[in-house]
Amino acid sequence: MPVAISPNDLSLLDLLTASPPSNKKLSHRRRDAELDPLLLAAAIASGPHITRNHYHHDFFPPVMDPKAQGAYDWTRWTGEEVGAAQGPRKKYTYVSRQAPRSKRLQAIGGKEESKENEFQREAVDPLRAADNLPASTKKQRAPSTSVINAAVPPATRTESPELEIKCMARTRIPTPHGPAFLHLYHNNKDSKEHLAIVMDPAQLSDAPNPAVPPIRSRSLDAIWSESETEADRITRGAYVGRLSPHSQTPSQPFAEHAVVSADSIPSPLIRIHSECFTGETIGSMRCDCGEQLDEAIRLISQPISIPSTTPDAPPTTIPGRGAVVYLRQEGRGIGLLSKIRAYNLQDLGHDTVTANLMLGHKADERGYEIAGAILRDLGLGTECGEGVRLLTNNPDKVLALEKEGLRIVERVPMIPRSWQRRHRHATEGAVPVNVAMDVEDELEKERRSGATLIGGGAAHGEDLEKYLRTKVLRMGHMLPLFPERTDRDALDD
Ligand SMILES: Nc1nc2c(ncn2[C@@H]2O[C@H](COP(=O)(O)OP(=O)(O)OP(=O)(O)O)[C@@H](O)[C@H]2O)c(=O)[nH]1
Repeated sequence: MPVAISPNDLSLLDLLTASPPSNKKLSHRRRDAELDPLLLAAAIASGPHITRNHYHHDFFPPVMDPKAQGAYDWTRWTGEEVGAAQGPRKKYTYVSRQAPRSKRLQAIGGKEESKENEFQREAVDPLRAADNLPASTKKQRAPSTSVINAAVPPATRTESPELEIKCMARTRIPTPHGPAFLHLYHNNKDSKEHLAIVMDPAQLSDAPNPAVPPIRSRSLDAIWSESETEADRITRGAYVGRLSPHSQTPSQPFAEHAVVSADSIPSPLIRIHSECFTGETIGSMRCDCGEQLDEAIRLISQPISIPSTTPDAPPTTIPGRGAVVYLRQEGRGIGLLSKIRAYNLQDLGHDTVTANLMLGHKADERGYEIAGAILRDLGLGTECGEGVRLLTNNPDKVLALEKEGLRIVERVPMIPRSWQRRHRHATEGAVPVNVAMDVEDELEKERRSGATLIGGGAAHGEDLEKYLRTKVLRMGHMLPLFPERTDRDALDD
């Protein structure tokens, strides 16, 4: 009787007659080497022979909160090429995270700095070149702190240096709402470039009104070094008037005695804005940050009417003036990575506050020390200079800025444009015959020219509605809350 040869028998025969492996190590080849995880997953999914060992491959380090102990920090992941030829194994060498001893000694005042070090420090830290910074940019320390410090031996002091900021450059930016002056600041507390967008078009005028003090940066107008030329000053923005091939007048350093009392005009309008990549750059309508930035610039640029002192004379009008301080505190200070994760938690049904807490953050991790220093540098909100009108609904922001010593004379509410429209509809009452067309017309009217979100229309939608309600209900924002959405509002979207 003929013997049937099965495929298994042939495989066995192949195995027994095959030449032995030249390198013994090959018979124990690592099973996770050069495997494409996706290919493997597909093979596992399609075949019935799944053993528990399939689940033990650890293709990726665990995805956890980067702050959790032992967790892989995905912000440092640079990617890898699947299937790329494996070179020799990397040698890991120990690199100390501690600053060199000389630097540590210098920080605790244990040794005098050598001339060479001093030179190097100046080269890397632009703030060092600003020893002639006016006192107004340095925050005054409360006397009680120095008393406590005096009792502590120098070697044990861990106090961080006093905040110093410096305006590195300024330039004119034409915006859909009028001209602005963009100021870029460096500071000695973080490595971020915070900004101030100053609206003060009167500075471009040939005959500015002497009763209206220009909003200018003290640190920018200071003379930075003896060797600085006029061309250097103009290039970094320390000029007056409008810069052109025919007009190049360097500014003078700020003189305290030159402060103009501005009691006769309303205080400048100020907005402290925190960076929001999603809302400002890609037009996310999960929040209204892009719209808020645009609305702030628009409101600040509105001309100001000043009532006349004599009964018969008409009111005079001056150009709008104020500033947006743009702080690089993405995601209320938790950073873009955490904010993106928070959005996923929000899609699971949690609100913006709970999502932050679930990721181990506070609801709001922002600080306003740098904002306070920037405003002081611009001469705004100081005791001897002008007070400010602050554009915000956020009570915490008002308190934090007052703590920084900012003189706030008025809070101006920041009402989302979609809520302004709903309010108009609610108060105007009668519903027009062709509602859809009416809303379209209104949106068209609100749309302004502008290449980006600045100058754009209103943000709206279901996600934004939830976000705004959470701000009012859980973060105490001072906004009148509307009842739940109506059919009429749905048409606005
Ligand atoms: N963590 C987190 N941050 C968000 C979220 N949506 C917007 N942000 C950030 O919130 C900041 C803007 O803060 P807002 O709360 O809108 O404004 P505010 O400054 O507190 O208050 P107002 O002055 O009244 O507008 C920006 O940094 C945004 O990136 C969110 O869902 N989660």
